[in-house]
Amino acid sequence: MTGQIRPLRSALYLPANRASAVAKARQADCDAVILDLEDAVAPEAKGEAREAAIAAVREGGFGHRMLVVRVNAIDSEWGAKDIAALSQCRPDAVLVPKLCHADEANAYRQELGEGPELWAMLETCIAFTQLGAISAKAAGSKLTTFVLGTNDLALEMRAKLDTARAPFLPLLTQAVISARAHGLSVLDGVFNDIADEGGLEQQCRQGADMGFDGKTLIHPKQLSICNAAFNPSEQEVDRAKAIVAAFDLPENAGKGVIKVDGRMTEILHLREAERTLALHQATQRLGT
Ligand SMILES: CC(C)(COP(=O)(O)OP(=O)(O)OC[C@H]1O[C@@H](n2cnc3c(N)ncnc32)[C@H](O)[C@@H]1OP(=O)(O)O)[C@@H](O)C(=O)NCCC(=O)NCCSC(=O)C[C@H](O)C(=O)O
Ligand SMILES: [Mg+2]
Repeated sequence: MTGQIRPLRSALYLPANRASAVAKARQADCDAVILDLEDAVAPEAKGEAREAAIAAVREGGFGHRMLVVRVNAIDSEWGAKDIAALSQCRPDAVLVPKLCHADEANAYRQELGEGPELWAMLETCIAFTQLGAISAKAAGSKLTTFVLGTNDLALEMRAKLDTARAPFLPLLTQAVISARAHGLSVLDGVFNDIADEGGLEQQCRQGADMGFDGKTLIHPKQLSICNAAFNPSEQEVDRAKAIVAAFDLPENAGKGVIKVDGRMTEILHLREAERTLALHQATQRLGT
């Protein structure tokens, strides 16, 4: 059995300076909370949001949820102050926006020092032309997680961002492949229409089927649909248990390939089944 898995099915963004949202996030059914200092915060409120983020991180109370702060870009008017301020508190990760080149991740790491994980938004066209180098150099800057920024990407590409996301599918796949090749986690972009539960479910399932670890979200109402889509289904859990049990049978000892419920099943399927069961156990413990 593989080791314990830390689920990252749902990462909830909120403007760091919205106190009622910060309070709700402490109890929300999400695996990560992202306190935003970037696009959800108006220029005149950047200082107030930075102070609120530091206070929220210091106060804690987010339980098992990973606590992430999204800073402004290092070359913006606010980025250096955001990063310096984070030395006063200890978020689990810092999410950097609009990463374009591999060397930028190192620049952020140098400013941050050791400590928080580095997460990076993939949301510029340049980033997708540089993705091989960015992910290959991720270990050097302790970059652990990619987060898709489909709104910014749509803006730069001049593409239509609808529920089915046809123009984005090659990029989403490229992001998943690059992440997996270098052992990174990868989170899908947000779904903007808070009232459209059917559309959200469709897009969460699409992301889960493509291999994303989870999705970023913008409202607590979106959490249960998202968690359900990224949880292994009952059928997947039953199949995983059957595969593990079949390989445990004495007559299958040492075999590389067997038949389970009529299907060819190899050691690679056993590894996949073990991962499914580990994720299932972890989400069962969380109860979400
Ligand atoms: C989109 C919102 C501005 C909607 O806000 P509002 O109209 O006030 O929503 P509600 O009336 O339904 O709120 C009810 C209560 O729920 C709390 N709430 C709302 N949203 C959140 C949240 N995200 N996290 C926690 N709690 C939340 C409210 O505080 C209300 O509580 P109360 O006042 O006690 O009743 C709003 O939902 C929002 O701001 N969402 C997050 C927006 C955000 O962070 N955007 C930036 C990230 S998305 C992005 O940039 C993606 C990427 O970069 C890209 O390029 O794609
Ligand atoms: Mg963005």
